[in-house]
Amino acid sequence: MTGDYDFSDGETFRAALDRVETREKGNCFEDFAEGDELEHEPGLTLTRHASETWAGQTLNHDPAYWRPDAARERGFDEVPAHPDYLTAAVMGPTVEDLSEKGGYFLGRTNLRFHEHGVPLGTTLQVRSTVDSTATSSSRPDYGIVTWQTEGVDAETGERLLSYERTNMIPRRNPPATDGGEHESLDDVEPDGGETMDLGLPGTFVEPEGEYFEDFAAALATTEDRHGGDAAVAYRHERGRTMDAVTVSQLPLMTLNTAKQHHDAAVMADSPSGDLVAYGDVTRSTALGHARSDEATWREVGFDDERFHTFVTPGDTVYCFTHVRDARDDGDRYGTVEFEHVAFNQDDTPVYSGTRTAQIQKRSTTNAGN
Ligand SMILES: CC(C)(COP(=O)(O)OP(=O)(O)OC[C@H]1O[C@@H](n2cnc3c(N)ncnc32)[C@H](O)[C@@H]1OP(=O)(O)O)[C@@H](O)C(=O)NCCC(=O)NCCSC(=O)C[C@H](O)C(=O)O
Repeated sequence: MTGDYDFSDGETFRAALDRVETREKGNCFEDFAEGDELEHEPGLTLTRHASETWAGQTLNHDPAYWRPDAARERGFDEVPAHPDYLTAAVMGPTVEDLSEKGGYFLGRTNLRFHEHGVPLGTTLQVRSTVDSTATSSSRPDYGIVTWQTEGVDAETGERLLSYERTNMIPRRNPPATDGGEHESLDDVEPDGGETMDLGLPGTFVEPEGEYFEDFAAALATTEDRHGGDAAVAYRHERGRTMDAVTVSQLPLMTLNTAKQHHDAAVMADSPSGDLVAYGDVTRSTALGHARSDEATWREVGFDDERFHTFVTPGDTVYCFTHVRDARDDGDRYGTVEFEHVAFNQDDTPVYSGTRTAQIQKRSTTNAGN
C-alpha cells in the first residue's frame, strides 16, 4: 500500500525530506570536458518589455533603444534590443547548463557584437563549447571552467554575439584537503579593496564634453600639457542601489537561474551571506553611468572583464572611467577604448573591464551646428 502518509505533519515531513534524494539542477565541474559542445535548448526571444526594463532599471537611458526616430537617427532600421540586454539574453539560456550549480562568474573576454542593432522579436539560439577546465589550486572545492559561447539568430543562422566566459564551478567530489587557507569559498572574506595610488600619474584630465572630439582632445592634453604624466580618468556621479528588481528580476527575465540571484535561503549560508547581484547587472549599471556622460553611437566589444567581489542587495554601484585611446575612424563617430571600474559605496572595485565603443562626433550632430 502506498500513499498513507501525513506529509502535512511537520515532523513526518522533515523526516521524509531528510531521506529523499534531491532532483538536482545544473552541472558540476566533473561534467565538463574540453571540446564538449552544448546547445542551450530554451533559446530566448528578445522582447521590447525586457529590453526596456533592463535599460530603464540599469540607468541606460538611451532613447535609440525605445524611440523609433532616435533609433533611425542612430542608423538602425528599427528599434533594436539594448546591447547589455542582448548580452544577458545570450548568457541567460546558458546558465542552467553551465553555471546554475552556484559557480561564481569570474570574468569574460573577447565579447563582440557581430551585428549592430539586433531587432526586438529576434529569437536567439545559444550554444557553447568547453574551452578549458582546471581544478582550482587555491580552492580545492572548485574547478575553473572557460566556455566559448555564441548567440545566433535562430531564423537566419546569423551570428549576433560571442564571448569567452570563465566561472568557478563546484566539484562533485572535492578531494580531502589539508585544511589549507582557502579550502572553500566559505572561508573567504570578500576582497577589501586594493590601494590604487602606486604609480598613478601626476594629473587626471577630464574630457570637456561627451563627444569623440572631447575624448581625443583630453588624450592629446595628457601629452601636450603634461608631458605624459597624466591620464584621462574620472568618476561618474550616479549610483544605483541594488534591489529586488536588479538582483532577482533582471536575471530571471533572461532565464538566468543561478541561485545566487534569487534563492535567499541557500545564499544565507554562503560566503556572501545574501543574494548576489548578477555580474551583467552590476556591469550594465556601471556602464549606464558611464554612457550618461558620453554620446554613444554603437558598442563594439569588451575584453578582460573581471568580477572582483560580491555585490549584494543594498550595495550601491558607481563607476570610474579611464580613457585609453581614441581613433578617428568614421564619418559620424570615432572609436574610443575605455577601461571601466564599477565600485561600491565603500569604494571597493567590484568589476573592471575594457570596452571599445563608437562615440558620436560633435561635428556631425545638431550639437555642432
Ligand atoms: C570568487 C572569488 C571569491 C575568488 O576570490 P580570489 O581568491 O581573490 O580570486 P582569485 O583571483 O585568486 O581567483 C581564484 C582562482 O580563479 C582563477 N581566476 C580568476 N579569474 C579568472 C579568469 N578571469 N579566468 C581564468 N581564471 C580565473 C584564479 O587564477 C584562481 O585560480 P587558482 O589559483 O587555481 O585557484 C572572488 O573573485 C569574487 O568574489 N568574485 C566575485 C564573483 C561575483 O560576484 N560574480 C558575479 C556574480 S555571480 C554571477 O553573476 C553568476 C552568473 O549568473 C552565472 O551564472 O555565471
